[in-house]
Amino acid sequence: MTKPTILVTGGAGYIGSHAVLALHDAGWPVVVADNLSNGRREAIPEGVPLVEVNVGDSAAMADLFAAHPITAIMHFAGSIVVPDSVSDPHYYYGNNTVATHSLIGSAMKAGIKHILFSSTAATYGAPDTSPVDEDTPTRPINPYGWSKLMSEQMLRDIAATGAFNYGALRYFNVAGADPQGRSGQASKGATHLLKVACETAVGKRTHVDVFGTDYPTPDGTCVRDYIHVSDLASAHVLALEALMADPAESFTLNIGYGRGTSVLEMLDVLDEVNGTPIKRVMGERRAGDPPQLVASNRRLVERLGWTPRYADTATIIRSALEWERRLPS
Ligand SMILES: NC(=O)c1ccc[n+]([C@@H]2O[C@H](COP(=O)([O-])OP(=O)(O)OC[C@H]3O[C@@H](n4cnc5c(N)ncnc54)[C@H](O)[C@@H]3O)[C@@H](O)[C@H]2O)c1
Ligand SMILES: O=c1ccn([C@@H]2O[C@H](COP(=O)(O)OP(=O)(O)O[C@H]3O[C@H](CO)[C@H](O)[C@H](O)[C@H]3O)[C@@H](O)[C@H]2O)c(=O)[nH]1
Repeated sequence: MTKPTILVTGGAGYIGSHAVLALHDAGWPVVVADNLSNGRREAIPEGVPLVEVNVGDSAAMADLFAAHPITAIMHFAGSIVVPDSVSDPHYYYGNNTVATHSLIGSAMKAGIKHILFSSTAATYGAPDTSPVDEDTPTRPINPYGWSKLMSEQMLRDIAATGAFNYGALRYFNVAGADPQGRSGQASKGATHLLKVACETAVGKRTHVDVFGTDYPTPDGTCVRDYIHVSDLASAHVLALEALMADPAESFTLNIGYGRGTSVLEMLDVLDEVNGTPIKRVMGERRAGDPPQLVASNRRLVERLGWTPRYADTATIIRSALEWERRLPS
């Protein structure tokens, strides 16, 4: 039986393209909506239509919904750099919250009944407890986190009217690349630790700055829950199936492994995988970094029966490094 068609917004980007691959591999028809502001056409598999559109453009989205038989939306499109959200919050609220508001309106007009939303651990801010479960108070410490929390709130309130059901997935630190080498993190000027470290390993940068060595953590550097992007993608497919199976259910779920790894531990494993140590420069703390962010994924596992396949830290790093080696400078 033919599966229903899924609209993936931001499907030309890093995470969205891995979700497109997961859906495509599992036989779901997919349409991508992306304005290519930070995405790559090459990231989309052959045969998957790309509609170049701003998801906040309601006229263009109405055309898209009229042209394609969309049943559900995975909404990845947005802006993602935390420091940029601090320097230009107006843009971030516009491209994340306002565009999401507009997309929700377009979806409702088109009769869409299921929406899966890319949220973030940044909605928790700097939590007092670890691991962080979904009932931990949400206290974002930057406009990026607020822009996502506000979108979650809109989805919750509108879903309560019965318009659609939704899943808000709060990702922890997404890392790695498609194990088959079909996609990976390709943004220029990336700021994420593993991307920066891999660029250093292949000679695109001279060193990695370690932002802070005096945190209250075992080795003094920040601890994060790094999750392989393909395990994240598989969680999306399960979440989509859950939304479609029970239209009365909506959920908010953390996506992480429940395992903390420090900056120095990540760099140690990278050195092992790479075979040559990369240069580290110990530096000052970066503004706004919580010391520790580790997910409780109990609800995710119970709710969706998710089984990660690529959790081993060396596996995550190897996939990212192999992808980086293949990317042109
Ligand atoms: N990367 C992470 O660690 C991380 C962590 C938590 C949450 N997220 C969320 O996951 C989602 C995807 O992140 P990513 O890392 O793949 O980022 P990305 O920048 O690689 O992908 C975002 C995609 O959305 C597109 N886009 C942006 N604004 C758009 C708009 N108005 N209309 C249409 N297309 C638009 C971009 O061109 C890009 O292809 C984002 O919503 C982000 O907030 C990412
Ligand atoms: O060059 C670098 C880059 C990062 N770090 C450190 O590495 C850790 C991870 O930093 P990233 O920039 O890779 O990721 P963040 O934890 O800041 O943020 C990411 O994960 C968050 C949730 O955990 C949000 O989802 C957010 O959107 C996403 O960018 C932090 O302690 C950071 O200080 C360095 O030491 N050097």
